Amino acid sequence: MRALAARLWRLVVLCVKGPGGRLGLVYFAAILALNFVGIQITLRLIAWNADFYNALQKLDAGEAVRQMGIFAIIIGINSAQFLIASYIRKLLQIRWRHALTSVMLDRWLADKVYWHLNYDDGAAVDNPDQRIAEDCRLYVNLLTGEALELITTLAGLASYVALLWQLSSFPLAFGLFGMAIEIPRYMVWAAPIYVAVSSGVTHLLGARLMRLTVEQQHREADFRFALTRLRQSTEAVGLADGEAVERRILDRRFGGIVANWRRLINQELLLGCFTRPYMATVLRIPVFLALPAYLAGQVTLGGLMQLGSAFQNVVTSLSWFIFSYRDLAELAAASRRLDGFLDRIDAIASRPPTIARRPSGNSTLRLSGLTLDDPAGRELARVPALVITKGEAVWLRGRSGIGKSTALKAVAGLWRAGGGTIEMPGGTQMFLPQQPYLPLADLRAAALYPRPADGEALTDGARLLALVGLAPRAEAASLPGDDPDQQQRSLSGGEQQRVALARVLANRPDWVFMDEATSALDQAAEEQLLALLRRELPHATFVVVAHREPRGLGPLTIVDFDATMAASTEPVTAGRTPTPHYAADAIPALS
Ligand SMILES: Nc1ncnc2c1ncn2[C@@H]1O[C@H](COP(=O)(O)OP(=O)(O)OP(=O)(O)O)[C@@H](O)[C@H]1O
Repeated sequence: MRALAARLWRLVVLCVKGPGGRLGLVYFAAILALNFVGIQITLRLIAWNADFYNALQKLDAGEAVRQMGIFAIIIGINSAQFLIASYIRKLLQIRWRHALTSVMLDRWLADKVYWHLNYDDGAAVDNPDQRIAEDCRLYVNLLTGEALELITTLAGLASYVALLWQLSSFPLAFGLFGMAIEIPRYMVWAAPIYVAVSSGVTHLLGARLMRLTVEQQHREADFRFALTRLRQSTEAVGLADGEAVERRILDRRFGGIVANWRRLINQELLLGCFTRPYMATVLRIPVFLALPAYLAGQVTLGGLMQLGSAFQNVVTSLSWFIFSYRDLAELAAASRRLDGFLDRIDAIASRPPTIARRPSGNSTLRLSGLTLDDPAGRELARVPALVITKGEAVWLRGRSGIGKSTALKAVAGLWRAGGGTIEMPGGTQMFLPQQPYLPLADLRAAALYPRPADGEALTDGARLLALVGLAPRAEAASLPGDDPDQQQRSLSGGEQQRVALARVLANRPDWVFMDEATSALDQAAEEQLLALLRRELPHATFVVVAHREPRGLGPLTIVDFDATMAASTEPVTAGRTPTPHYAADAIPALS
């Protein structure tokens, strides 16, 4: 319970401290104030019961009609109070969800945490997208609902109990084993006993429900993830005729949903067997309980109805726990998942990198004693000691799996486990992976990424696409009604890599790191495009990981990872430098 309270509190603090979250406290206070007005209205309604039914008992038509008018006014005020309060509550939900989502996004994107959560076994989190989109929504909606209800219920309870105390001045007298027993104000005692027994039964029947609800959300997310993955891999699956395997995977995941769902509905049925009759009787019980006093002439019909209404309010306030059990279970589950997500993020942020990465203070990149470990601390690779100076073109080669890509990730600051030192040069850097990322935008904007793409820049994006041989695509992208998703899906692997090369021209980095970034191009196109890059960025440094020699960049320095696994610690400032096959400026521009 204390752990749950700590989790809820941690997340509330994030809601309040997030952008615009403080104003949410004002909304919260305004809703509470309106809810307290609601309590006063309910008390007035209870008093109205006595007046109205007493008028009926006296067959006083004039008074009964007057009471109907009063009833209309009370209900009018009640409705206004309810609607305004629930409107402000929705504004509060928007504000706090925005604040919490914004904080979560900041934490997820800071220090490349999103990358570590995906790649790092020790910190892997299932479905971070669900945490940010779904759990933030659930948490804020349920929290604002339940917290406000709890405070209002407690405040209302005090008022209703005081009223019930005042109204039920008569005792319950009966005989037991020859003894005369009298319970003074028994209606007041009956309410908590009635609710305590009911709450106990609900908790007993509902405890399993909480675990099953958590599990259900987990399985739903897994199923969604499998569907998304299939959608993203349609081509590979289609080519491999993998439908049957995919279907089995989806069936298995959906089967998991159904199996848990069955357990869930059984448990809900069990709980419903109690809560349903409970809800139906809770409104009648007070009248039955007060009947002896009415029949004994101790209360009038109006008094009986007023008493019934007061008792009902005490019982429904006390029964808050029963009615809210499901929502509370969901709130506890969402806060546990969000809290766990934040713990993972904290764990990553607090884990110091074991590879030292610092500025070199000049225009060279220097790797010394660099080793790469996997997340469990096992050594994956040793990287050649290396000094690369500004303007060079360096080819990193070596057998598959030797650690070339991981070395580039270490230089980029993503891979932090291992040893040794990376001294980074000044200037801007750009890293191109084998599979380029295409943002959710039109192709001209994709060609500029991560440069912002507004109206003017889009024209530049189109020009660059044309430069890398994608002129028809650029034209199509500028047509109104063009579907960017469709455009991107229809790009071949080589065309996607051309878009990434256009990005280099758009962002003009001082250092370009390419990891098999032209592997899908034919050799002639590769040469032409690399020569284009060299011509457009004559002072840039190119560090290329590739299995075939990258031609077109001018004289190459070759760094052989295979040789270094034999443990050289001497910096490689110039390996074998083959004569360029083409002078860069002799390469014809692409049409
Ligand atoms: N997240 C990870 N966790 C554990 N091991 C990893 C992880 N990423 C890569 N590795 C391992 O690190 C080693 C080096 O991988 P890397 O991708 O750097 O090789 P590479 O030389 O670029 O290979 P290729 O030429 O095939 O692209 C491989 O054995 C790979 O399995």
